[in-house]
Amino acid sequence: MDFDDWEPIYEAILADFGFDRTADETVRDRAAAYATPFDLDRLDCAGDTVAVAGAGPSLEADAALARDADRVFAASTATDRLDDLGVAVDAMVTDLDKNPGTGLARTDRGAVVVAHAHGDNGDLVDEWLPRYDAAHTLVTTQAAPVDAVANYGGFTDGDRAAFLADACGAANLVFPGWDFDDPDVDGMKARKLDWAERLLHLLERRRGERFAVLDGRRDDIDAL
Ligand SMILES: Nc1ncnc2c1ncn2[C@@H]1O[C@H](COP(=O)(O)OP(=O)(O)OP(=O)(O)O)[C@@H](O)[C@H]1O
Ligand SMILES: Nc1nc2c(c(=O)[nH]1)N=C(CO)CN2
Repeated sequence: MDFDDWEPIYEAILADFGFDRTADETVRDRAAAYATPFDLDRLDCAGDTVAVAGAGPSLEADAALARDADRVFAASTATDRLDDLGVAVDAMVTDLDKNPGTGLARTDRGAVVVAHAHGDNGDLVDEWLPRYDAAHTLVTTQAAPVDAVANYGGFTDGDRAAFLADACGAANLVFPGWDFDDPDVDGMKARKLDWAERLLHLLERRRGERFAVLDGRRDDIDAL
């Protein structure tokens, strides 16, 4: 999704959470100093089924979805859990706030990390991006892209991974580890998950696909 299409959605997210666009832009610009151009062909998914792994409690039960996929893009802590299950992750998508050490170990061994800079993780950006090997790090923003900092659309780690898979040419997306009604999630996290669901619904419509993870839920989604 290009920024012109993303910007009105981004504005709605900013308004809903009270996030500050200038803060997003300030951290994006700091992140740009650590970013080098990333060739998306490295994550080419043409013709592929991509598993977009969320960090919900169902991930272990859904592991076959990831194991059987051609490619796996995983949201932050889902990366460690898939690793424990012996499932290789092609791209870890993270805003650095839970398991940044996993990202460091990945770039050290040449595995891809997609690291997101936003207005509330500036300290993490400053702490971790200089340590990550820039050659294996794709830096993203939710504000306008600048220099080597990209924006493929999406908000939470998981739905950003789905928008990235779309940008990489994925033929089909499957969603292990997504639990929108997780009883252990409340408050801010639940509101973020609502946005993730809304954004996946938007993505499936743009792609002309039906994501099984949304079956039985579409009538209740506040569509974008
Ligand atoms: N029940 C769930 N609980 C947590 N995450 C879920 C769930 N279902 C889907 N996800 C997806 O998995 C992602 C990874 O969540 P995780 O808790 O590992 O990291 P996070 O840093 O808190 O995520 P974020 O910063 O995007 O909120 C979420 O961003 C969301 O997109
Ligand atoms: N400004 C800001 N942006 C975000 C935030 C956040 O807490 N603050 N959280 C995200 C996913 O959890 C994604 N983007």
